Amino acid sequence: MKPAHWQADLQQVQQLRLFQNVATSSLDQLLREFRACELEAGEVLLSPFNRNQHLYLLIEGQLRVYLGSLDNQAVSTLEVGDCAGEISFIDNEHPSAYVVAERPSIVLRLHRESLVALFQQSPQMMQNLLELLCERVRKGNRQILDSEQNANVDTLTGCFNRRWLEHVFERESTRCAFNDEPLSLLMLDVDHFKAYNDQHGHLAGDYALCLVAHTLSSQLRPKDSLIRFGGEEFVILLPEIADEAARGIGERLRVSLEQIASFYSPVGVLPGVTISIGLAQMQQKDSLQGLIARADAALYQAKQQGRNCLCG
Ligand SMILES: Nc1nc2c(ncn2[C@@H]2O[C@H](COP(=O)(O)OP(=O)(O)OP(=O)(O)O)[C@@H](O)[C@H]2O)c(=O)[nH]1
Repeated sequence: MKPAHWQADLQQVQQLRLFQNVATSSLDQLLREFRACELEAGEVLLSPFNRNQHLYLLIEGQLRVYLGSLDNQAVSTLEVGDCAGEISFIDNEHPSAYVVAERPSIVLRLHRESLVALFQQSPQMMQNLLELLCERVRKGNRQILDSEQNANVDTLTGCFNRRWLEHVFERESTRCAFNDEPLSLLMLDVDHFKAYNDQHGHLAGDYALCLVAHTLSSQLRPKDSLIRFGGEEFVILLPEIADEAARGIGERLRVSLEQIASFYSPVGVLPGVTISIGLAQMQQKDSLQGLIARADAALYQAKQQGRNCLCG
């Protein structure tokens, strides 16, 4: 970080979020304490490994914030007017994130002591800082929620993934057992999918998987879960459904795909696919692994019987 030339400019400082509506007399004193610094693109301004005694205000360029590692995706971008380093500045701990210049940037640097003195004089600045921190907390909470939801969803098909299956099975198997209700599991596998990929291309195969996911999910109740279990394998958890009814549901799903002879996709019109299904009903003290193993054995049988059918 190199010192940069900066002509002290009260108006410019008043436009920074932290100093908005702060009395001119208070800022006048502070103006002499600012040090302007130049950052090259890619230069690390703050790192969790280095203690921080400064607050940085961005007056030119753009900064990116990374959590955990610089190899992760940036969690946020700081624009002109934003500040960096306020968390470590307040709690006097190491910075909680990396802050890196996205392109050549200029920051104003203030030592903590200069600012602490101003805090005593300016409730407005305290309020600005609190608002800024609240915004950061809310943004952080939103990111946690998004990443939690994303962690349960398969990105190609939008179905739940295996992580969610473990979670939902725990909940639904306990609930069904407690209420003396049945619970069934269907294991579905797209037929001859390797040949489909070979013939129409992997991208076409991806669209076929999306078709399967969409066709199946549109026929399920909100309390059912459709999970992409692996490549071209899906699992459906059917709470409060015994095997006879589950057989009916599985059949209906199988036929609905069988009836789609072709569909439109971004790579053109593609042939539909069929599925084979294995069914298992939960038994007392069944584990998820046990239930899946029985549905998988039934699926194997369906494949042996010529595919596009349901066993179990
Ligand atoms: N397009 C695409 N293909 C996938 C995906 N995941 C797995 N596959 C393919 O699915 C195919 C599965 O092939 P196999 O396990 O041999 O089964 P199959 O050809 O469907 O034969 P049967 O199951 O016996 O009917 C493989 O070629 C995988 O590459 C995916 O996300 N997209």
